[in-house]
Amino acid sequence: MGSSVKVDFEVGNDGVAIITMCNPPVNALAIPIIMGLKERFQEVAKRNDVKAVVLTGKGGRFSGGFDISVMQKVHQTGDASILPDVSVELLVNLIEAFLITVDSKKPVVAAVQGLALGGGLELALGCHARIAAPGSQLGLPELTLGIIPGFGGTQRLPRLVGLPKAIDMMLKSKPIKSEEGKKLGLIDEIVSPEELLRVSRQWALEIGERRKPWIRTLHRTDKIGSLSEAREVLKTARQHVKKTAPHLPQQQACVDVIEHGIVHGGYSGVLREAEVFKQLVLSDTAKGLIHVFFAQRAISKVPGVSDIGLKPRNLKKVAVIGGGLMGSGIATALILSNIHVILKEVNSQYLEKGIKTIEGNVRGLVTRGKLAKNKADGALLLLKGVLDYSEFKDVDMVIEAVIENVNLKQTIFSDLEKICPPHCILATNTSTIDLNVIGAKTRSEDRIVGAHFFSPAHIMPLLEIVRTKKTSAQVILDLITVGKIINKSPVVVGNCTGFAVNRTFFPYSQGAHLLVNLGVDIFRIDRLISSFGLPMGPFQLQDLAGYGVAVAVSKEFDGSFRGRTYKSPLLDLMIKSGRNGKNNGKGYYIYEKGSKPKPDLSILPIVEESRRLANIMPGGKPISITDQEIVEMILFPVVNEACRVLDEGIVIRASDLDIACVLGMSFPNYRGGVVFWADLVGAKHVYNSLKKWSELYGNFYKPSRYLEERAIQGIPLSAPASATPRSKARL
Ligand SMILES: C[C@H](O)CC(=O)SCCNC(=O)CCNC(=O)[C@H](O)C(C)(C)COP(=O)(O)OP(=O)(O)OC[C@H]1O[C@@H](n2cnc3c(N)ncnc32)[C@H](O)[C@@H]1OP(=O)(O)O
Repeated sequence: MGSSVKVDFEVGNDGVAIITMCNPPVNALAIPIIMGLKERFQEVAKRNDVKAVVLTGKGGRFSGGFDISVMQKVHQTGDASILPDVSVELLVNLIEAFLITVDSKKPVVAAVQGLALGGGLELALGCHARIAAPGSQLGLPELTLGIIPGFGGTQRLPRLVGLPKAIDMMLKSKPIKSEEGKKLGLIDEIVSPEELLRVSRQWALEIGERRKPWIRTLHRTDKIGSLSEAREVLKTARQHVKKTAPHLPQQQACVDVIEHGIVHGGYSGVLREAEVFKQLVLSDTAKGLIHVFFAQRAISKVPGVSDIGLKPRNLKKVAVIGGGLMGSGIATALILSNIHVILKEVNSQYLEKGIKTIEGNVRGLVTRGKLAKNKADGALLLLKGVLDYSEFKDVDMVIEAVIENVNLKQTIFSDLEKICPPHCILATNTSTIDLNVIGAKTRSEDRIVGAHFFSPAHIMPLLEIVRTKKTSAQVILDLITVGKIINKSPVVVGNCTGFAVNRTFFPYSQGAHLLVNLGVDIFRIDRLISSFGLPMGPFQLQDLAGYGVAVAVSKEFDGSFRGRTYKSPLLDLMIKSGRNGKNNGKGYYIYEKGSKPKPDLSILPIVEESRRLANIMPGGKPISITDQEIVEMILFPVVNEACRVLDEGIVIRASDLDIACVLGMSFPNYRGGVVFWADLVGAKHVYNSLKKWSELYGNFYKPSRYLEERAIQGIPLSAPASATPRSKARL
């Protein structure tokens, strides 16, 4: 066991053994910690000088749960035998059942501080009492990882807090504070961090002396209610899961395992739980979600930026230029995180509109119960609207969010260079224009950077930080830091048309249009893409964004990716017939207040006209195609472009692109992101399919060199460039 990963043990004069889990930063239950706990408890059982035990975690945190990297290792090796038996061997036999298996009776009390999550909370649940510091987070978030609690949590939590609350905590994976835990009966006493160990020792001794109850949670039934009551609660939970999480097997499995324990008893429930836990660890859902967990934490590790000893500067005042949809969203995100914002517009009418939008954004959060009114008032006080540059003398960063016009942006940036202080970061929210072109008329290329937000900017979690070859490491680090402060996930990307996400997804709607012109029904495509897990299909998305955006963007992509784009006549025909999507209430769908969008069958003649003009149906007849092929013909071209993004080094690592697609395009997180999903499907299948379609339908499907090489050599698409013979040959 490494020196910092260990289980400490000391016995006080009062006969209480303190067992301390040490594995910074969150005391994850790594295999050596679990082995150490088993050894310590076995030792305690034998020692006559130990009367009672307090279990705690080092550094102000009890435990963040089972070491998730062990499950990742299972995914990489396929070997599930490395999963330790904690539930029965440690919790039931050693901790909870001290009472019956050992001659001397030794109660165990959990002293909880900071957080007890997942397996961490489950350890505490197995103890005979729980004392917690104020504000500690208690939760079972396992379902977010595609698994269920596996150390007895599905059995003990309902027996402590009652069935409805336990189900709610597990299905929502939302932790509660220790104060609420006390009210529910999960926590026995709340004491200050300074008093935590003293009071816990005292509790343990008093349990041993029978002055406090000696409770083995697994054997309790008082909070469960009658079997018929329990079945009613479980039935409601099942219906809810069916509706809200049809793609997530762990949700249904969790309810089933809880029921098993209620019907057959807690111990049988623990055994069933362990069995289902092991099955779920091996599921594709767990593979995807666990990949996303680590990928999300890797994004801010940027070689040459986060590892060279730089310190982020404190950015107190930020100017936003342009109060349109994007600018006002960005300003909203900033003021909500306590950052002073100067909003600049060209005239008072636009300025007023921008400020009203920001106020609407902030007040909307209050109405939806997501923000307290006083916080909203405080945030709005941080906003100042201006019509000139006089306030720009002391700003730390400017984010330009005006229309996509090269000349206008160049003028703005050369003005900013003269007016802003030399340390000021000059960021642009452009989604298409080359950053080198925007900065061409300045000598400040080292502080020019892209801050590409996704709409609505105060809600969407992704921030693409676009760097050029000249952007300084300090500027990138500062923007990563601001991104985190405003609750975004910052992904550092290279400079190219569409950057990482929009570029990767440019073939998404083009592929859908191609299929329509081959005779496939629009609404079938949308339905299948929604069942795959995206929030909506490509046509509903086009309705939502408005057709103007689609036209402008596809022009940009046609110019940059010549030879591999597909231009459909459909969009122009829709526009010509007076349609512009949801905006004007006329799109592929009918939009009525209070009801879901309904397919608008009156577009069918327009679709027919598009097919006639496109003239790509073999023999003039609609192709016959399976549901799976439809999904693949839309998403494999996306994978193909992702391969080019990886090949060109636009992202640092494949998992960054996965996170960017999950957060920016709402690609289903339980599929792990575009590249991870493609590797699960198999590069070979993706390649062979694209090759076949390219022979039938042209270059839009032509496999990229990166995909071809990896498919042929059997190298995963996500493997770093250094893994391929091509890169080795270059070295
Ligand atoms: C059998 C059992 O029932 C199964 C389980 O217990 S599964 C695990 C259940 N627990 C969880 O899901 C909690 C996961 N962790 C978290 O939500 C958050 O890390 C936290 C709330 C504990 C702390 O958040 P925060 O302070 O922002 O730190 P965060 O950056 O997330 O994590 C710090 C480091 O600890 C690691 N870490 C956190 N929890 C971990 C865990 N359970 N296993 C392994 N590593 C973990 C992170 O990967 C990160 O590593 P890095 O510095 O190398 O990137």
